[in-house]
Amino acid sequence: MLVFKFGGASVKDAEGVRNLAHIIQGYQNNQLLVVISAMGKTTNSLEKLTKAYINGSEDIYAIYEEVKAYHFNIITQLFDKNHPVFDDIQNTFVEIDWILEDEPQDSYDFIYDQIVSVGELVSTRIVNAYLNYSGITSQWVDVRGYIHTDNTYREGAVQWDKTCTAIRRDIPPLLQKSIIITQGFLGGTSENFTTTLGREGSDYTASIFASCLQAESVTTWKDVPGILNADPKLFSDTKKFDELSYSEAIEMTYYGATVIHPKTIKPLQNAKIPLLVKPFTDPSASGTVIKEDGVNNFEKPVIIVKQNQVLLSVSAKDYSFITEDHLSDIFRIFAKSHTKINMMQTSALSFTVCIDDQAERFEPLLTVLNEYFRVRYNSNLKLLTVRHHKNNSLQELTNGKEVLLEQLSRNTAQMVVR
Ligand SMILES: Nc1ncnc2c1ncn2[C@@H]1O[C@H](COP(=O)(O)OP(=O)(O)O)[C@@H](O)[C@H]1O
Ligand SMILES: N[C@@H](CC(=O)OP(=O)(O)O)C(=O)O
Repeated sequence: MLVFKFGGASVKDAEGVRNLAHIIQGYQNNQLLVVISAMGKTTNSLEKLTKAYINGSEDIYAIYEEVKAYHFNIITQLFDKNHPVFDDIQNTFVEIDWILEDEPQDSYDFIYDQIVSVGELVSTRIVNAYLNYSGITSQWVDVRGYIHTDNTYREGAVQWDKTCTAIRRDIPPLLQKSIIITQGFLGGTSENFTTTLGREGSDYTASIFASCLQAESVTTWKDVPGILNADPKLFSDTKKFDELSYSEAIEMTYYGATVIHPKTIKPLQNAKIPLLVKPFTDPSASGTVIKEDGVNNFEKPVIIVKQNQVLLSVSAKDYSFITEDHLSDIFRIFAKSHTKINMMQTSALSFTVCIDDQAERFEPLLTVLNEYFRVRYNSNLKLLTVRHHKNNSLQELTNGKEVLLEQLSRNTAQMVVR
């Protein structure tokens, strides 16, 4: 069996949904499980809606109506006006209506997952209805009954045994009947609350299903020809990798190459399942194949840019040396606030880290750190990571930029720049 994943860019409009159906039509003779993300930038809009609701902002309903109008505009272009999908989508959005009717009571992360998850619930209902409407039999499966997580909202940790048992029990017989359409990015807790797996987590969903079902391969359909040595939105002269090893792909995604979610590769590597990254605009193109014996051809260095970074320095209040005791306290504080450290460095008097600037995580973190330490920080920075750097590649990249922190190892260079 095959697992496909279509991200937001591939289903951002009616044309995208038609194209998805066209791609799937070519694979109708396979057992196929299809994981789909929210349409276009819906997750960003629902994140905005969550913040507006928590802060009691005036624009709550303007944001919400825009999200709904975007989806209704797409279905109007795809279906005749009496099709039941219109009611179906209206009913799915009701989950948000119910939340907005009351004052926010629960934690930000919990509310976030209940609101943001509607993006994937709606997109999969639309795609499933469209496939059947165009003569391709498919069934909609609620992923929350299969991907079981703990209750770490916004970063649900997958409970692998429970998840694989449920998937192996129910999915193979369903696949005998028709194609399955399910949601990326979502999970469910034992109390039946919705969780999410971390931004851009739909690739990971595809990898979980594939590894539990020992799929032949996973194909993730993107708006790029495959994995390139750098993000083509930031660099003009990029080169596609025909193949990559699992290890190199894990390194790239760990450092922040957003083309694949970082948790995706490991389960596939363990189960020896190849990951294909292919362009949805040219389905017959070869794309990039990630596999155990993938040959890494580093004609050009791999460049990864993480935007919107904060460089934060922590020192003892009495200006004493930074000791292992301090470090263990600092790490505990970071872990508790679910803040991932992208780069770190210690000196005699301070410990410096580079982290993502996420207001809802950063502000509580700062409050706790300030209680015990002296803290200084700079924001609006970029973290550049270069793998397999050559002669002048680092100099060319940092030309005209101020380098605030730098680390160099044999294969990897990292620089925080302004
Ligand atoms: N090394 C890279 N190779 C290809 N694309 C990259 C790379 N690094 C970042 N990207 C970006 O990843 C995007 C595709 O990933 P993403 O937007 O998450 O896809 P989707 O949400 O459709 O699954 C591309 O449009 C590109 O801008
Ligand atoms: N919709 C979620 C999950 C996801 O993976 O999306 P995409 O496949 O479009 O990156 C997000 O934007 O984070």
